[in-house]
Amino acid sequence: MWPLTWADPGWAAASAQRHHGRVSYPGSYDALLYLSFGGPEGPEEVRPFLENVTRGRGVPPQRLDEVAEHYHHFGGVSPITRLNRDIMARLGTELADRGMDLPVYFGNRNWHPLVEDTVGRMADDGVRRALVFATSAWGGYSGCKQYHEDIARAREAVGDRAPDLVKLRQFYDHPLFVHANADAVRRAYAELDTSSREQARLVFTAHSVPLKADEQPGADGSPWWYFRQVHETARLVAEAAGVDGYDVVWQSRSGPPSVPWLEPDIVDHLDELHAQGVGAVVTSPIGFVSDHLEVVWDLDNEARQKAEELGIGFARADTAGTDPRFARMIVDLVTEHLDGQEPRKLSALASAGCTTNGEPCAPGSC
Ligand SMILES: CC1=C(CCC(=O)O)c2cc3nc(cc4[nH]c(cc5[nH]c(cc1n2)c(C)c5CCC(=O)O)c(CCC(=O)O)c4C)C(CCC(=O)O)=C3C
Ligand SMILES: [Fe+2]
Repeated sequence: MWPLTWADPGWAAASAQRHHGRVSYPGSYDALLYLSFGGPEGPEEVRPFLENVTRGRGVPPQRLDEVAEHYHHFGGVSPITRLNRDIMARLGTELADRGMDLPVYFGNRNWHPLVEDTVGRMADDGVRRALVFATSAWGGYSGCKQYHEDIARAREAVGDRAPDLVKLRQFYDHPLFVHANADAVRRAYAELDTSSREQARLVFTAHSVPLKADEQPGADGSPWWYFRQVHETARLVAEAAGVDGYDVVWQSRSGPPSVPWLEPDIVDHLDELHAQGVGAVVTSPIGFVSDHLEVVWDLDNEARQKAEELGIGFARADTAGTDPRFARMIVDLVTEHLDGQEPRKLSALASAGCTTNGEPCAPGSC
């Protein structure tokens, strides 16, 4: 077991106990679980991965065939796992630099290393209580509630030995997340030639989700949270990048056409912008933490091709995960939680998602 300690007493909270220049937190944490989505790492893994993602979700088989092709286009390998390992490497360095002795474990919802196996390994290693960082900035079902379900399922699979798992909050409006995205937007503008730069429209994208008409606005897992937060992040990023006008659109819709999802889609929106006479776009995939398959296929491939057909200039901003500030933000979320600090957030809209052992995310609770 590894007690969480600080080499630098400057990080200490009033409640911490100091001895030998290190600070330990009574009743605190042995580890950090980095929880993500997962992705295939070879052609034979594509189909079973997709079966895991869509189990019981009513995604039509034709859509699965189509998405399988996107993965096969890249040799059956999603970049997501490599990118997560890169982020975890920077996270390890950041923790070490701050003198925090907190081992990081990696588990995924849909592919290896599966969170069930990781939590089992944590128990084997004697971890009794761990923090969880999930790689989604958002509320709503896919971004928040489903990660709580993952936590509960993994603990159930491990049984009595399972550590307590305390999830960190949603980070859609964390200043380091917002500024990493804003600087990426500035760099993307700089990629356009000078004449298109001046008239380029800033277009934010996030993963579309199904709208459930009968749902209580703001209820746990509701698309309402997700929608509001994506719009807040877009506003904050545009402001920090010094851009006045912008649009928020959606991408990567699945599910049967009869079911309503958030619209418009980025590709349709390019037609609309073209009709308005817009000559260039900068797209910013704020909905995603890294350049995984939905970004490199749906934006770098489909949307870029559509823009070329229409003769519209096109640049895509980097995702926040590659920015060193992202790993710093994760450690800030840890210290914020441990020290009971006021959340560092730029929006007045609530954050949630900080519950224990997969209890539902109560809006406004963090
Ligand atoms: C809100 C949201 C995020 C952002 C928050 C978060 O990051 O969690 C996200 C992330 C991701 N989604 C991903 C991949 C997929 N999502 C699918 C399907 C779906 N996503 C949904 C929503 C979201 N998804 C929904 C409502 C569905 C319908 C079925 C269901 O209700 O679950 C499908 C099935 C095929 C298809 O229908 O497209 C795949 C393959 C990958 C990994 C990509 C890679 O491999 O690099 C990542 C990071
Ligand atoms: Fe998805």
